[in-house]
Amino acid sequence: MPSRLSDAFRAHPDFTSLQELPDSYAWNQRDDFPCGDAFVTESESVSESVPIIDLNDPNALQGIGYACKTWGVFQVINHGVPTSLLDMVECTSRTLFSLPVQQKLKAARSPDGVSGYGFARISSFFSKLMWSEGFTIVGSPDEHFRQLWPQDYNNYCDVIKEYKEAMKKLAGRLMWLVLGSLGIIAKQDVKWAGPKGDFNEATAALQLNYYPACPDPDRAMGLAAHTDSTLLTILYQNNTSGLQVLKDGARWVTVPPVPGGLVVNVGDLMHILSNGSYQSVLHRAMVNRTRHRLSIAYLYGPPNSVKISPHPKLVGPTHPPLYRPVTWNEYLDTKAKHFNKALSSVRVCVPLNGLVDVNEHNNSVRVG
Ligand SMILES: C=C1C[C@]23C[C@@]1(O)CC[C@H]2[C@@]12CCC[C@@](C)(C(=O)O1)[C@H]2[C@@H]3C(=O)O
Ligand SMILES: O=C(O)CCC(=O)C(=O)O
Ligand SMILES: [Fe+2]
Repeated sequence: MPSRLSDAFRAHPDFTSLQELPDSYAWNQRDDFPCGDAFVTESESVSESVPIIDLNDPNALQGIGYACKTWGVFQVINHGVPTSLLDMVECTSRTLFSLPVQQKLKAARSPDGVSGYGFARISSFFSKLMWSEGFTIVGSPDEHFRQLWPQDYNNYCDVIKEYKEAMKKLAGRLMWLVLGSLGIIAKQDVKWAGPKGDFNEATAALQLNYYPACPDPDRAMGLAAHTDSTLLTILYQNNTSGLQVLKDGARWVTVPPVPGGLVVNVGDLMHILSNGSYQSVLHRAMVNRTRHRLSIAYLYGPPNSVKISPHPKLVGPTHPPLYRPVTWNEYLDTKAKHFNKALSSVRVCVPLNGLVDVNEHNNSVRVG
């Protein structure tokens, strides 16, 4: 794996126009689990799909509880984020990734930085390269966008800011639904939700992902299997499928794009907060021979100073706390060091039912 972004681009200045998949992008052990979009049991053929929750449905909370427990992921519709805003953020991302490589590299993420253009951070854990480009926005996009579009960065910044505002509002609403499904309903039970209970001090990063069409999609990997470090991640995907989630530690299930829908992932911090009741979902992105794919992930976490630990309401003599308290930054550092062992490295106790976190089903995700 080239150690720096510019080294990789020197090897393949514009990998998006390659006619053949270079060996450095060919994943030999990609198919660790079968594809379970439709599978056959002893008696029947079964197809299963990630639950779709209508936020206008009075039973949304129950649906979300079921989805978090059995899948660690669901899609939401009627979420209140205007389609026009989703279109604008998609268009901004496409414009960004269409810039010449040399221009994008002006906004490259620095080796110890968090924001900017580059490979997914998890790339360093794999020997093979991923067929994707990313752009991470933490805080204001102004500085990096000025480097990309010196003349007209303002409009692009406005779209990102408006999108982040809309996501923050939706994330706060989803937090109460997920917490409510765990039986945590009172504002005073989550002090860091703030006096209005609107999670105003929550923090977030926006990750724009671009997966160009690929000459050999069956051997390539867009984004390798991982869980997000977040409480929740809200993901917009364009109309090309590619996202897959691991179901029951056994099979990959595709999450097809639903027009106007948004995917919600349970992240590692929610796994901790729920004391292991809700598993963070292992997911990956596959690529396509003829179509490019775009996704925009809103990675949502607690305020910087807040330590997340198993919620007291979910802890008792038969349910000891499984994890020690951690801030998001501490956990991101742990993840940067231990990747898919991060959750087990903050675990203080083995669950009484012996169930492990999703990464432990899957130690094979580390290879290329
Ligand atoms: C807040 C963050 C979560 C993230 C690391 C980051 O600092 C910014 C990028 C995020 C992302 C997006 C792609 C997948 C992921 C595992 C990665 O490599 O970078 C996540 C990180 C995470 O959730 O741990
Ligand atoms: O592109 C996708 O569907 C997945 C992106 C993702 O997992 C991420 O940004 O964390
Ligand atoms: Fe992710």
